[in-house]
Amino acid sequence: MVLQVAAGAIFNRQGQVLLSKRPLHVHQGNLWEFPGGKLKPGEEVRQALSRELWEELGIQVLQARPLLQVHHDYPDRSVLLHVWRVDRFSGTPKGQEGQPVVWVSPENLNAYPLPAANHAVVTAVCLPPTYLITKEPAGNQMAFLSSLRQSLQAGVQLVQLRAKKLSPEHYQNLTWKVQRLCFEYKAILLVNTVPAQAAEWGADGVHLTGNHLMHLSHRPLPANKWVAASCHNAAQLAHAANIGVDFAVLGPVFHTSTHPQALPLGWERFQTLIAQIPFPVYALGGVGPEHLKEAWSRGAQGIAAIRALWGDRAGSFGVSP
Ligand SMILES: Nc1nc2c([nH]c(=O)n2[C@@H]2O[C@H](COP(=O)(O)OP(=O)(O)OP(=O)(O)O)[C@@H](O)[C@H]2O)c(=O)[nH]1
Ligand SMILES: [Mg+2]
Repeated sequence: MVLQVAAGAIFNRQGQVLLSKRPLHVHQGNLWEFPGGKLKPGEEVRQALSRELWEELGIQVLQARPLLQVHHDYPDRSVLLHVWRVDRFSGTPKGQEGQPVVWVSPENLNAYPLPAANHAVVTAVCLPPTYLITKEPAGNQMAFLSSLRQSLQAGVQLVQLRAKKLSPEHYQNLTWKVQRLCFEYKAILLVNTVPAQAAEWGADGVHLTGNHLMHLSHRPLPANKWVAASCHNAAQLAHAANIGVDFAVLGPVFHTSTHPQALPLGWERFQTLIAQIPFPVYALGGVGPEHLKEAWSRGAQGIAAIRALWGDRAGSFGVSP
């Protein structure tokens, strides 16, 4: 039997997340956790989340949405964690059973010992809801950088510099400039190139093509660099899980003019494919910020896009978390 658990990644206005400490004598005792607990028979996840956060912390959830589902087999039990992101609540969280609580910046979460199931949750907490894949940087570099700045200004916090036609020298040169811009806006930059080059060029990590992914037998960069991959089917997702990528994009969800030959998955198939995947997945292909709610409800981290997040298009939607 799989234990159904609702847990909250509760954010305050400073962008910190709340952890509480599990008592010593319980399962995974003395470790820090995202507050929550088991679903009661017949209870919906949202209901259980509200009840648990009231019982454990004395807060009322005002705004929450699905973040990630994690299945994990401990030696003594299997759990399915339904983790929701809580962005608004009333009251001041206080351990109602005397358990210590602490507000932590997402990038510092790994300093706290957490149950093994929580590894992917920390990744999901650190990642934003939108992932910009740049247009092919052809021609005017100034115009390219100025569009990218518009995207960042609109709230994009995760960028893949995708350049299929540039020479390595030009690609490296552009990476430096894009890196500087991303740093200014505290955005993560991934480069779609050979992993060693991504690291050498000062990017935050690499984005692997589906083909490249399938030729790797292990994670190509250490844990302090991001490794993401493009997936189109169950085999690629499974391989991505085996080598330990941090996150993936899956698509196309809809028909798209950039890959006209690819058969669209549709939301049903997308949801089925990612149901047991142990890392966050973005929906890609014909989607934009207007599809975020649908994507979240299907279990996605959010949406990845080229055109819909590029330049002034991004601004017209507003893509902040
Ligand atoms: N709440 C919570 N549970 C987690 C996390 N990670 C994780 O593996 N779990 C596991 O999920 C299960 C959650 O159960 P719980 O102990 O919180 O349940 P509960 O609040 O209903 O407690 P109770 O049994 O005392 O009423 C435990 O087996 C726990 O080890 C997490 O981040 N938060
Ligand atoms: Mg609990």
